[in-house]
Amino acid sequence: MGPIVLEAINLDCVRGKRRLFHSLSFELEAGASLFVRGQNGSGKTSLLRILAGLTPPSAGTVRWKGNSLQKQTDEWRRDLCYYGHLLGLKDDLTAAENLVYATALANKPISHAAVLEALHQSGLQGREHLPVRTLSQGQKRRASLARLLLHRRPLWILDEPLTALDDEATQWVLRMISDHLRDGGIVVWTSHLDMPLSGATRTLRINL
Ligand SMILES: Nc1ncnc2c1ncn2[C@@H]1O[C@H](COP(=O)(O)OP(=O)(O)OP(=O)(O)O)[C@@H](O)[C@H]1O
Repeated sequence: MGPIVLEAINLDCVRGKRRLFHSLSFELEAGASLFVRGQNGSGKTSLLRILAGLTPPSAGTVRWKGNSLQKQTDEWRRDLCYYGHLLGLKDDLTAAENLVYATALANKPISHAAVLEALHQSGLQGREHLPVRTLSQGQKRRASLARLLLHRRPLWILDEPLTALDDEATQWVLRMISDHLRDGGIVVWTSHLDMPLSGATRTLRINL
């Protein structure tokens, strides 16, 4: 496997009768982030899903560490943390149980202490053992985003991670992203807010 690099090569995306983007190419190396902006319906989620290997592009290729995604499903799953509109939480489990479950599913059992520390950092101390259905929207998002601290995967693809977050949680997520980039990770993300990222070595912006 080659060095950590995500490449998009001549990506086309057609949805229904609309072409959302055409011949989109970029390369992100360790420490780089891509911030995707665009109006509602412009194709941000479509692009992120293509980059995450969840939807095939209409044309073009995505490569991770030099190989196309189709050729490396196991390594790809170990390296990617995708955060989409569905938060991936089980409502009847507590926030702590959800994180234990998520990390166990990812074949990476983690200590209870690490789970509690991640929830503490997310600002959910005192609410770790409540069923997720009793949490507010922003608290649910905090619980879901705490996974990023536990999975420790190099590539983060985050679709609107700041939605429903207050200022404190927004700063927490921006810090996590900056720390991740400083540690040599790669982040592709979207937001309706235009957020500066202090830790990024390079930030590409695509306006779809
Ligand atoms: N499976 C699909 N079949 C047909 N059209 C689709 C499909 N998925 C998305 N679209 C259309 O593609 C366009 C782009 O959708 P997408 O979700 O990528 O936009 P977005 O930029 O993420 O929007 P938002 O800011 O509202 O989240 C929309 O017009 C949507 O209706």
